[in-house]
Amino acid sequence: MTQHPLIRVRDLNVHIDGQHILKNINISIPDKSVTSIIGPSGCGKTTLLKTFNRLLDDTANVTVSGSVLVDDEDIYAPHAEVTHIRKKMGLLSQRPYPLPMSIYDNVAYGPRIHGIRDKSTLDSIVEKQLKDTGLWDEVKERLHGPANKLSIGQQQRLCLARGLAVQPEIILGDESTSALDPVSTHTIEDLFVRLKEQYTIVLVTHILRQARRISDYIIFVYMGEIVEFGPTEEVLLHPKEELTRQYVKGFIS
Ligand SMILES: Nc1ncnc2c1ncn2[C@@H]1O[C@H](COP(=O)(O)OP(=O)(O)OP(=O)(O)O)[C@@H](O)[C@H]1O
Repeated sequence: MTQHPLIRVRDLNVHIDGQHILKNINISIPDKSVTSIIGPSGCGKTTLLKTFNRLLDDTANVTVSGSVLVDDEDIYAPHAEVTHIRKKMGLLSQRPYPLPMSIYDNVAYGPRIHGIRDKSTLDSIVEKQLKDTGLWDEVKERLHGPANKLSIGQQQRLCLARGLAVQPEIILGDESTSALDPVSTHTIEDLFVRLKEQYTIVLVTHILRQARRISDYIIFVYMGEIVEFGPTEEVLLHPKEELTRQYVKGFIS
């Protein structure tokens, strides 16, 4: 059963430096599920992900037309507030970027910015998020030690905990396991599967096995257009479109 769409993209077009990068994108991304964006290198996966939290605002020579509705609010409307939009989303990039401070302060950073000062409230937020990301037992004895001393896999989970601490609705991941070893990759994948009960998760991945393992839905993008969107089994095992079939079989990369 298709779940209620949380992100609805309507007639979205993106031009960068005069090039038509995303073409007439129309899609509804279901709530409380994992949706993976797949497609060949340079097809526009990351650009599409960036339109969901207005990260393209920081790119030069970009024009975006159309609408992206999150919770029925058009995030590209003239009065839309970027800070309010981004508060709804946690972003996990390819490599972890912990802030140059302690493990505790990384997780408490967002809540503090949003005005939480009470120590016991912050303590319980930090503990909850570190437990939710499976880090608590590994770091509880060194919460006030520097975050950059953690392994890369732990740092990535810490970045996820930092994002979750401001209670987003959506988690965006851009090839967020590409810098990780296989064990850390599995840990993050398991986390996504567990977290989808509470969050809507949209991931860019070029690893089809990963997309198959953890996604409920797949978006296949080719040269800036959505070729196919549907439940994972349908798109990967019984694609409707010849282009998808060729990509899944590895004939296009
Ligand atoms: N800031 C930018 N300036 C100029 N061109 C850009 C910029 N960002 C993206 N592009 C172009 O937009 C197209 C899509 O890029 P994008 O990063 O979205 O693709 P992708 O599918 O995520 O690729 P990959 O899998 O290789 O990361 C590419 O042709 C890229 O060169």
